[in-house]
Amino acid sequence: MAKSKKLKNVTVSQVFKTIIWPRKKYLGIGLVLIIISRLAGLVVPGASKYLIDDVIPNRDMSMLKWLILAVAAAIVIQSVTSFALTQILSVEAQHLISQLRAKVQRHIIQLPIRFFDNTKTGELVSRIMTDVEGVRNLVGTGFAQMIGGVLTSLICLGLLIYISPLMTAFVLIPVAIFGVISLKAFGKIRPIFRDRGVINAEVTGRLTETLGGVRVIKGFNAEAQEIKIFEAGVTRLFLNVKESLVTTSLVTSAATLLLGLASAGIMGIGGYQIMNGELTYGDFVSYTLFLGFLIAPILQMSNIGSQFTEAFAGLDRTEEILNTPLEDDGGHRTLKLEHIHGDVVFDRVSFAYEEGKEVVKEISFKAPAGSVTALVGTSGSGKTTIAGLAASFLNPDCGTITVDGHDLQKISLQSYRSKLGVVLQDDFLFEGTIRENIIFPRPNATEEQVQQAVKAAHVQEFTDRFPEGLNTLIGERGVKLSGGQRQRIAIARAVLADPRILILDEATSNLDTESESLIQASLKTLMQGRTTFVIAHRLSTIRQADQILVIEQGNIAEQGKHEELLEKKGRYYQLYTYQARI
Ligand SMILES: Nc1ncnc2c1ncn2[C@@H]1O[C@H](COP(=O)(O)OP(=O)(O)OP(=O)(O)O)[C@@H](O)[C@H]1O
Repeated sequence: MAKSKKLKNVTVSQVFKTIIWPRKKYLGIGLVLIIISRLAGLVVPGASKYLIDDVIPNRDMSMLKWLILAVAAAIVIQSVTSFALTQILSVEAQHLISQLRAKVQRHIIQLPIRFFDNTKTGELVSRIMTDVEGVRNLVGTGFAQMIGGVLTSLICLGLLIYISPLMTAFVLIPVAIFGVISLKAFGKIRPIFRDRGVINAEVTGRLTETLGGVRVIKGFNAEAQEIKIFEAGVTRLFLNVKESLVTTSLVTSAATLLLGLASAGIMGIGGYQIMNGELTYGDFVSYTLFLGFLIAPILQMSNIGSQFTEAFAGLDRTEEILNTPLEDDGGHRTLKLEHIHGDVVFDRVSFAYEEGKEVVKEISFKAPAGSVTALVGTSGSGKTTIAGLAASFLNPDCGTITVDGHDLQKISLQSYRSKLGVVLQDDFLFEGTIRENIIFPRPNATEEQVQQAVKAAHVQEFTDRFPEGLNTLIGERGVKLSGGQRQRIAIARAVLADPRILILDEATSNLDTESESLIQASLKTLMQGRTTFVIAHRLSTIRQADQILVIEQGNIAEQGKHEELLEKKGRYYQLYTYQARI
């Protein structure tokens, strides 16, 4: 995964085009509400001048009533508009978050298998759920606060210049210094926020693995080590937050200091001008109140600025994921096959995970429709890779794989995979019921089809003993079932999917004779009439195979049927007689 340094910054204009502009309606309404709210906010300081300079000296009771009424009305308007603002903008911000999450998840799930081999699951969870959260600051009330703040500041600035140009000139110096400081500071925090996303994803990723692998951890008494790793992770996170807090609090303190100094100066200048009769008491009071309205949003800016920086940093990371090429990125997979017969041919296919290290080397073989091809060989010889190539999880670097005469790389993944079934060694079961796990490739299957699959895979042999039958909950990853039971559910799932091409990674675990024979029978039914590639560990499967490919360091060392290969007394014979892991 690219580190934050390599990330390209998302630009303001990109954000404007993709996030702000499409929501112009909401933001427009928000803007009108902010203007109303902020104008209403100016009534109190404006009224104070009249109260002090006109109403009180003239003992004008009726004007006093009007003044109070105007102030009360302004306050009501402010509270109503701020309620409406939060309702409109915060809700839209949350809507945007959910849309972005769905977009990122949709993209991630369409990335090639190799991407997942190199990325922690928890890290991806964090990218989908956490990285996009910052955008609420762009659309939500953060945005409103910023626009409102800028607007109020500008109006107040005009009024301040009107009341006293001299005092205002004095105020603008520290405001300008503050502006420069905050711009510099936010440039500094953006990479910190981005690193936070990276650290967060790493810590979450490891935590997910730790919790998922709790049996291994306890089995090896490795709890202390995992605790240490997690502590180190959260400490890194803490230090990152601390670093950004130092910068943001420096900005806030700079604002307090500079603006505080300005206020002291204003007291001096104001006092002097009042004594010289150049300024009324009312002007001075309303000047001070308006100054408050100018300063408050500037102080808020440090908060809003860091919220914006956080949003941009999150978007940088989200954009990186969205720019990762999809499985079918070139748009070459245009061929949609209605029916797949299942003739698969490998023609001088080579593949390397890392450049220069070929794991599959120019292999050629034919797997006619409905035949069973058993892949055998020592560990690491390339069997899983060949199966992955047949499943279109990996693409050949050289050579071609054809299905019914069509180049597999040109066939639409959707049309190919809808005819593909995989039963893997550590077959994945979801938390839920046995039924849900069986029907997930075909959610619209009829009850009859489900029952047929259940029967074919001998699932009912154990579900009949459960009071809830197929509706029994199996716990996360099927932990409440035995290994053999899990395999049979996976087989039932494949039977129901009714694929033309089947990839089977036989489990190596030893099962009791009864379970073993039930699984054998299930597999036999499953493989019937389907082009099957099986990474075979069971002698019975190997014996039944139409062809056996003995894989040695990415080459086909031998090819033939069981008896033929035994007679040959070659590599297969050696593997077979020495009972090496085949
Ligand atoms: N995702 C990957 N990235 C890099 N190298 C890999 C990856 N997966 C497998 N390899 C390497 O490719 C080679 C072939 O692996 P493969 O999994 O195809 O072997 P195998 O015959 O299926 O082994 P086993 O019987 O142990 O499962 C091995 O040397 C392995 O280290």
